[in-house]
Amino acid sequence: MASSDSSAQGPHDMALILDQSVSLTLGTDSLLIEGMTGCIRPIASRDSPNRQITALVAKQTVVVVGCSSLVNPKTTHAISLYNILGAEVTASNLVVAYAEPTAKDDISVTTVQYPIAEKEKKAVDSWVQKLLEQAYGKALIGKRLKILVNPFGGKGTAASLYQTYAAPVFAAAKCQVDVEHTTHRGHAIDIAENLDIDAYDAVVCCSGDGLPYEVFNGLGKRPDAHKALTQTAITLLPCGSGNGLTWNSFGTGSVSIAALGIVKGLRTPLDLVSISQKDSRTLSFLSQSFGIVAECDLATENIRWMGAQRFTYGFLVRLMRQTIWPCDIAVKVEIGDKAAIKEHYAAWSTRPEEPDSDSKRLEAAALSPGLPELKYGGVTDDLPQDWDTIPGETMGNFYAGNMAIMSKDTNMFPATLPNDGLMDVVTIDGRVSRGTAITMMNEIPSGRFFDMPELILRKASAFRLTPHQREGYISIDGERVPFEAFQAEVHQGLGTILTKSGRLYEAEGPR
Ligand SMILES: Nc1ncnc2c1ncn2[C@@H]1O[C@H](COP(=O)(O)OP(=O)(O)OP(=O)(O)O)[C@@H](O)[C@H]1O
Repeated sequence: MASSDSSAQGPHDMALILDQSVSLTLGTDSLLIEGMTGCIRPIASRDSPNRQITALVAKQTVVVVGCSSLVNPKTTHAISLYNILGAEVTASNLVVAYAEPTAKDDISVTTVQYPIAEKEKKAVDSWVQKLLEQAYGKALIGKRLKILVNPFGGKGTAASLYQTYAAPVFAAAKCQVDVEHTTHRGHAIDIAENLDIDAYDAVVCCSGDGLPYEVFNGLGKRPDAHKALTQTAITLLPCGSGNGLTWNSFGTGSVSIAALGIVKGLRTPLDLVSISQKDSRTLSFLSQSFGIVAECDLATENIRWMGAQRFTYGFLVRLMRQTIWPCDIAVKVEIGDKAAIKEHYAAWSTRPEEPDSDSKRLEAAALSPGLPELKYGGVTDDLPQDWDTIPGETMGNFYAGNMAIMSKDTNMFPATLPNDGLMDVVTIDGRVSRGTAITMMNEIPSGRFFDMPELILRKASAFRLTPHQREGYISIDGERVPFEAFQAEVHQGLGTILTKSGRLYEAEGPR
């Protein structure tokens, strides 16, 4: 018999007793199953199209409890509520689907089923509602996802990574998916520009950071850009080499764990940066670089097969040449020293959440739906008087970040915050010794590079960079743009992503 007392306070009001032999108790962080465990066998998802079944079988198991011959009585099983994907009462069973960690970097969908009698259904139904409320918290249940797969992203395996590792997670969480493969460069811009934004909660890119860049820019081209960028969350299943968006949002490079992150992801406002050049205005969500990092990003396409290692290799090769990239730089500095930047980070990351902030953002966007005007004009306008001029004759590395992590183990901008209206501008002189440059690179994973005096850091709301040379590389979110003057200006919270915390990146802040 099922019993669940929802009126009483305390831990017991969350307990569901089935057939006097199994109890399922909702704790603060986990679902505790006490009683029987039973046979485990793989199944394919009911909702999945036939062509997906082979892949799903490999990633999905079901635990059937209640078949007495196989029962091993009095066992306890705790499932983290974060890992609960779905729960439902079918014709004769309670079915709970969850993500079971199978390796350090992987989860697979597992289902436990308990036979229930007709008279138990009402109580079980209301317990299922409580389970889902606790398991999802503020996250939207059953998100409607527009999935964009770049068949050529990263090592060219995005389609199979999606089918094998993400599709089963979305199916178990009852997400609605609409999958489309990009067929050419720029295709995601067109898709986003013409997207029915009321039909989807998020656009999921199965790619590297190049596709999200296109989706932000496609939404940015619409007459209702502000509304579209506020309403539609953009997120990434890591199928490229850097995958910065996934690392910052969910702290993983694993497709299955990122899929779980998307299912449980909280809408999070994201600062976007307008990049103006002579004839264009684009939006950047991740980073802008000039100098050694831009070259490592863009001049190493020929060694793409190396995966993430190509950045390190490119860096070392260029370091040996000890090149400088002369330029003029002017910055609208908001916080100019590292100690004050650390204070700003600590204050922002601990401040209480504003109630209803998401609905207020949506209302504001509906009132002024177009892309915000540029506060500081374009790159050919006069420089505002209150911008600081920074010497750039011997520039080695100009690197501005809107997110913390650029790729695995590269928490390059630990003090960035998703929505403080500021970007972190790093400058490093090209004359620093090779030894110092290598130490700096080696100390990125430990975070110690942040305090090295050779790394100059400013929090800024805008900057302008004018290269002196005629040829070279400028990288905006890893994409090459013309080698000419560009101006960057932050729009606070213009974009939307999904994150695990709803307020911070999954990166260790500055020490
Ligand atoms: N079918 C396609 N054929 C060719 N190019 C495509 C296709 N679909 C998308 N692209 C282009 O691939 C580019 C990069 O894709 P993606 O987002 O996977 O990043 P990436 O550069 O491969 O990532 P990483 O650098 O991290 O490996 C984008 O500029 C996009 O326009």
